[in-house]
Amino acid sequence: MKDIRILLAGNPNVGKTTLFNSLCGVHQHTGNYPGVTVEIKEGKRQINDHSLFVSDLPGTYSLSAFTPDEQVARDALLTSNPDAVVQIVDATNIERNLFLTTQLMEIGLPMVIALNMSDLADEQKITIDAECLEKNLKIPVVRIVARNGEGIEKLVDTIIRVTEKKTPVDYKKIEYPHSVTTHIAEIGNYLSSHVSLLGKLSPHYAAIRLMEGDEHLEKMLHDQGLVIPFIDKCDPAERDGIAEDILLARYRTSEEVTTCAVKCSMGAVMPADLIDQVLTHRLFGIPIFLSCMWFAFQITFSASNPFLVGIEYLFGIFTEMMNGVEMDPFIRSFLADGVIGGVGSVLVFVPSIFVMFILLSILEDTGYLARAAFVMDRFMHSVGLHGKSFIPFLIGFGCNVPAIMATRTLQSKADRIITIITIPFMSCAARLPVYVLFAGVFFGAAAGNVIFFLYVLGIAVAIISAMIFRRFVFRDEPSPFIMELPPYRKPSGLAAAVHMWYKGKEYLKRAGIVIFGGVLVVWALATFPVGVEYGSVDSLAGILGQVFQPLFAPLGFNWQLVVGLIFGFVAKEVVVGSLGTLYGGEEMLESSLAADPTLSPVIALAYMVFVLLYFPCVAAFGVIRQELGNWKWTCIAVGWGILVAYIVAFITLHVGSLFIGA
Ligand SMILES: Nc1nc2c(ncn2[C@@H]2O[C@H](COP(=O)(O)OP(=O)(O)OP(=O)(O)O)[C@@H](O)[C@H]2O)c(=O)[nH]1
Ligand SMILES: [Mg+2]
Repeated sequence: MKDIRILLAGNPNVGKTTLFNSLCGVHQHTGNYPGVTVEIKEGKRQINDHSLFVSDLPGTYSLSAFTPDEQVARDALLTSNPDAVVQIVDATNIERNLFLTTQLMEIGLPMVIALNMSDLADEQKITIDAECLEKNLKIPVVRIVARNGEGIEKLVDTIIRVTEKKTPVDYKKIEYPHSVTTHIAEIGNYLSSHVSLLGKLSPHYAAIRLMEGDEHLEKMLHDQGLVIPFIDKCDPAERDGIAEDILLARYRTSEEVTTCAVKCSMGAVMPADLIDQVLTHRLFGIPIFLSCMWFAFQITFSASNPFLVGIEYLFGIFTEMMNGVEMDPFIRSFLADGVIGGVGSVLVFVPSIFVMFILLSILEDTGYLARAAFVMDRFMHSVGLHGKSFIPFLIGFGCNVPAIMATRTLQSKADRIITIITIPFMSCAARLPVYVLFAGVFFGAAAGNVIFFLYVLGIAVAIISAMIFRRFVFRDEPSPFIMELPPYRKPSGLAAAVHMWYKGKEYLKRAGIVIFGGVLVVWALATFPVGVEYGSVDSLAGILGQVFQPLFAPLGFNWQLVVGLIFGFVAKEVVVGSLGTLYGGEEMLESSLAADPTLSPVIALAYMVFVLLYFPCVAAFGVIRQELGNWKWTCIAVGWGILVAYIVAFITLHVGSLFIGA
């Protein structure tokens, strides 16, 4: 049995994670835009007597690493000493991808190139002579289509073969100008007597990195008291010139190799440019995007309706069956109010969440998302946000947790902090049940519009918050927007379905554990002390709600709503779950809410607004703390959310009552 550790490296959006999923039989998130993966994911595949340990890295254009996610990739490549590096190369864009190859080759690790997206290259009539590529670079090249698994077996065989080779690697040399080569040799020689300080880097490669301007390595060597020949003597202008020479040599190499290996027949002009002109139009871009989102929410609300009715029907049957069975009233109350009432009221919204995930996944896979980011950039800049923040925001509609992590693609610290503080205003899928319930009960046919309004409100609050923070805290300008527009790709129905299923399953798992636990606690609080009427003001839940209710009296919330908010800190799904428990069961929930004299459409609206803005959930809180790295900003982020929620809900109540009556 032999263990083999490999790293999957490559430019962003070339299909690394798709290959990873197919190699390891897992389902990590993929999407057609750069920066989907921001931290290393580990997986394993067993092949006969080999265990292949695979790490999927964030995408990177070079090893110079400007953003936190690129740094993660660079550090893994330079310090983790894997048995092989597999570079995934996008066959439709070889020259740019080979630039990274010229850097990876010099690290000196065994390498394999996986020529991915070969199906698209064929479609675009790009013919690649893999043999010529292989001969030229002296690196094995395997043609694959990660999305359907084509060529993966051959790739695995090749990986095993290169790791078993005993001879040192001997790749194509990059032809630097003579002056550069002499300095590299001089520095390399000097560093050979200090190899212990270089970690896993060879002296020759360390010399190249220093010449390219690796400040991190330079500082580390200086900290050890080393005086580096040439580097320490030359002036910044000269160093910039050398770094540029190295860059040019790399570009020349990638161009040369591409010219020899790639034949493009001039196929029909892709309509992509034309489509882009419309979708990213100065005037129409934003309305097109908003209409897309509006349709998405209408579909989410209406498409899930038949399922909703079905699930409600099933729960109705359960309740009836239970009514026919003799049992202890205590257990009956537990099953009827706690389990069916609480968990059931959350489960009925699962279809909406499934539909929402499938729409988001289709948007991600077509490449439209990156266009939307581009369209929004000018606007985002004007309000003090970075165009790239837009993608974390959109991911936030699914779940805030990965969205907060996705801010790692932002280069500037200020941009990251502002984005992290504002992401929780993006309404995640777990908040949807609250809207579907309240909008359905209090706004009837206008429910879809109310939900759309809430999502837009979340975005508006995020924008205003960003403006405030940019104006008063971080005065610098957001850094400029650089993001590659991915090509349009046909979304794979299967991939979208798989994505939906896994996301939905995660939600169900949470429903099973967190929500069930939360609902159980609410049921107990509503039942005890023994002898009180279930869910009445005398129960523990009633007492708890009443203690905090005065705080929310200006917002018009009754004590049941307040209990929902308290439990909503754990997870938003628990809000509806606990209301279901308190209002006497899932079947009763809607009619009880409608009949409750302490509630009205405008209070319901204020409540939805509060739920949208106040606090994401404990899981998101944990990630905010992790990504911001300190308590001060974490507390500011959370405190800001609660303050804003209170103010906006208050305004909603008072302004709303002018329009829709109190
Ligand atoms: N047609 C086609 N599409 C592919 C193939 N491999 C991946 N894709 C699609 O390309 C997009 C990007 O795939 P990912 O696996 O997320 O790319 P990545 O390299 O991990 O991207 P980052 O994590 O952002 O660096 C997704 O929409 C995939 O469905 C392929 O072989 N053929
Ligand atoms: Mg990825």
